[in-house]
Amino acid sequence: TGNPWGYGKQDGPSVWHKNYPVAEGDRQSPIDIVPHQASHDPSLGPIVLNYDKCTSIKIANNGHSVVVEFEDSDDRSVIQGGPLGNPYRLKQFHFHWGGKDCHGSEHTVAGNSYASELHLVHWNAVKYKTFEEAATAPDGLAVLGIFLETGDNHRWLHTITDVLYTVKFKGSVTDFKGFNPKCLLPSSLHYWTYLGSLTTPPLYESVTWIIVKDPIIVSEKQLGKFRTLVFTGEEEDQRTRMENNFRPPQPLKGRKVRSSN
Ligand SMILES: NS(=O)(=O)N=C1NCCCN1
Ligand SMILES: [Zn+2]
Repeated sequence: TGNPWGYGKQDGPSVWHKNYPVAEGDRQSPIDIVPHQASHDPSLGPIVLNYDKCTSIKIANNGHSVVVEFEDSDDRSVIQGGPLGNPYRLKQFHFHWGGKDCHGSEHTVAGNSYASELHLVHWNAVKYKTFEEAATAPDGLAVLGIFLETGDNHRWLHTITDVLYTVKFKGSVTDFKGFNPKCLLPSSLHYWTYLGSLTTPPLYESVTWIIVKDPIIVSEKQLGKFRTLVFTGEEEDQRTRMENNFRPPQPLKGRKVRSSN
């Protein structure tokens, strides 16, 4: 039961195209965002998050990242507005990070990487019956991306970092109820938006990306706890630190990046 893909030399982003040819498609993610080349679109309204009745269920190590899954059987936590034509239902969030603070994010800004990137993954439950169906549709998913930069301690991130030891190994899952990810957002939700893809296999070109401009600040100590996770299962003799689980920027292929104000 080896991993079909990973972030190593043999199974990493540079060879994903062999099993997932869409890796070389026209709307792949992440991308490098060049702020001055983004077109400001006054018709882009604010992003609206209704996460108040949100219901996290569990936190898990899926062998690629640490994921917090939500109950998505109704519209209790949705994102809408901005470039979105419908409300999109929160399904899960996860992170990407580096082995050192100088890299780790997936999207870059004018060639600069952040230490980490948080992805809040939502699906269009108005048009599609399941997440899996939505994930294959061009307007099926909306992912809100938040950059993490190292500095002061983040006052709420400890809720997650304090339980990471319980999901150290691939395949481990722990109850994680009542967490509202609104506490992980910066105060300003100004954003860039463009049409792209999942950044992990199967790399489906189904994502409306909404990248928040302002990073949240987390401490080196908090980020370091993500690096105590491992890609491998408890039963495996290999203990490979979970870090550098990010895909590098992909060709823009003529796409336009729009900017809210
Ligand atoms: N990094 S990403 O684009 O969010 N990729 C994902 N792949 C599987 C399902 C959730 N998200
Ligand atoms: Zn992601």
